[in-house]
Amino acid sequence: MASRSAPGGFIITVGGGIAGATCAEQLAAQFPSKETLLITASSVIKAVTNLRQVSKTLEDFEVVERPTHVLQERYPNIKVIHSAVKELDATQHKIWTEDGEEYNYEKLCICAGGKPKLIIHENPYVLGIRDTDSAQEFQKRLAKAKRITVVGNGGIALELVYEIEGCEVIWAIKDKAIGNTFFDAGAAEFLIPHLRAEKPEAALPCKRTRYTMEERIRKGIPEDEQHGSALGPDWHEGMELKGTKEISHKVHVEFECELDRMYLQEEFAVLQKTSLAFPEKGSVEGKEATAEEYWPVYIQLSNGRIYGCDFIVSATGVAPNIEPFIKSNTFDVAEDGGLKVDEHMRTSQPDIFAAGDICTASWEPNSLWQQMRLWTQARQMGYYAAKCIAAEISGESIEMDFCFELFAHATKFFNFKVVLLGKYNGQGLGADQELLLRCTKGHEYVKAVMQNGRMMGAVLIGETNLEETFENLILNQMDLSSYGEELLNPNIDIEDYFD
Ligand SMILES: Cc1cc2nc3c(=O)[nH]c(=O)nc-3n(C[C@H](O)[C@H](O)[C@H](O)COP(=O)(O)OP(=O)(O)OC[C@H]3O[C@@H](n4cnc5c(N)ncnc54)[C@H](O)[C@@H]3O)c2cc1C
Ligand SMILES: NC(=O)C1=CN([C@@H]2O[C@H](COP(=O)(O)OP(=O)(O)OC[C@H]3O[C@@H](n4cnc5c(N)ncnc54)[C@H](OP(=O)(O)O)[C@@H]3O)[C@@H](O)[C@H]2O)C=CC1
Repeated sequence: MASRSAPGGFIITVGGGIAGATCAEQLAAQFPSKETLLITASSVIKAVTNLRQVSKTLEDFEVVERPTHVLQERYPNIKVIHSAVKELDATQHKIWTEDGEEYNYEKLCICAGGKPKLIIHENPYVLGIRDTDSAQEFQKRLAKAKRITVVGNGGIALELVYEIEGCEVIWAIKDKAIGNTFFDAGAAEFLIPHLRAEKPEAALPCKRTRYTMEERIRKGIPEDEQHGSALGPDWHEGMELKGTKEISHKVHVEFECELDRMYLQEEFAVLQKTSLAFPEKGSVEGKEATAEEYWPVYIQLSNGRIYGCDFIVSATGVAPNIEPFIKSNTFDVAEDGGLKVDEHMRTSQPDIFAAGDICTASWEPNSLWQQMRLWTQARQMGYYAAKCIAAEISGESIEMDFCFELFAHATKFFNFKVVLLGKYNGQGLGADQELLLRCTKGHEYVKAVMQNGRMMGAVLIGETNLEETFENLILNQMDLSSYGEELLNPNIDIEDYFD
């Protein structure tokens, strides 16, 4: 085993995803005369480009995957090591990589992201989508499929059920309405007709974060890459998500249920149970499948219904990649499996920081912010962690970054622009919250969450142009009681009113 040490130790970032790359770049800029190491299991590194502050808290940026040399040309003091960290000794301030190297560190920032939290592990019929490889595997399997099951009701499921064509989709969700991680029942009601309608020929232009993988780089990714970085916005663009059938959208939602059992074809054959045919449009339940229908796997839902399918996509959240780091150390780990970090992105171990999907924000957050494992937050945390590391080294104090004042996320679902602000679903606000709603079918859905006359959060679907005004109203906590429902009156130009 080789040992690489620097006097006093290196400044090391682990992970070449958006959190790690942003942290390493920022550290390199803060310490131009010091070599900083970026150790990553992925063959390419994410980079944020064209960052634009759309409003105080909403950001627009593009993410590209770049080969290492581009980062090193830009920041000659960053040395990239392509290997996975396999162990950490927090007492000795040392880490070991899969390629047998040992490194000592002065400060370490762990940005190793997460992996899909699968409902059934290590089963060839259950896929998760996280990185380029898993997305390509999914695409390959879909191309041969007639019917798949999607389990989960968050971001990935919402994107998949809308994008997939040429394949029947059974979508099994625990909730009464679609998209529980982003929407309440009203917003879900607004969106659901678009799930069933034909897709527009061309996607509507929509301002949001973009993601590109340059073709020449994509080709350079080795087949055996095990820990790729998470995909992100528009990952499916340019990727044909099409099954074998000559159909557009065909999605059947099974509400309020979970996956109870999965049977392989041969197991199912001896059970003498019957599966259901794909339910016709508008009907809740399918008829019994015909005797000729055979499927590689069968799923039994907690509502008793059984469907056959080619495979299952488990879009059921993210499990932080903490194993190599906790093996020999006692970190404070949160209930969701993330490394707990305080308001300076410090873990419970000295000189070790964490950012992005791997960490769980464990400070007392501002009343209008919450953590979600999103691209924007990975970038913000990576940037802020680097600032905190620099402040600690130079003995300065640092204030919490403004981006943690208000939760803000801009994305796109079902080809609609979606902006979520603050406590957009009334998270933790208690019973005295009130909702103001404005909805024009097929056009826009506007929801303001109010408490004691103050706006606490908002959901804006469609081209509402209200994001900046609402952001201001939420941030300045102005008493809006006197406006009542007029606040959302479409005939009042609220932007002019409050600007
Ligand atoms: C399909 C999909 C769609 C998404 N869409 C959106 C979206 O539209 N909007 C949005 O805001 N967010 C989206 N997200 C979430 C977003 O992509 C993530 O929150 C974000 O990329 C997390 O960044 P990260 O740097 O923390 O982790 P990752 O991107 O997972 O990066 C982790 C890095 O650590 C490396 N690594 C892992 N283990 C080790 C180890 N032991 N040693 C060394 N290196 C290691 C990996 O190789 C990788 O480079 C999506 C996620 C997925 C999976
Ligand atoms: N446009 C965007 O902003 C997008 C963002 N993403 C992000 O990428 C990450 C991964 O996405 P995704 O996997 O969809 O994760 P999410 O956390 O968004 O959603 C997971 C979903 O799975 C449900 N779930 C969890 N366990 C089970 C189970 N055992 N059985 C049935 N359902 C279950 C959850 O329900 P419950 O909440 O009740 O636990 C939730 O509905 C997330 O951080 C997500 O925010 C992904 C795609 C698009």
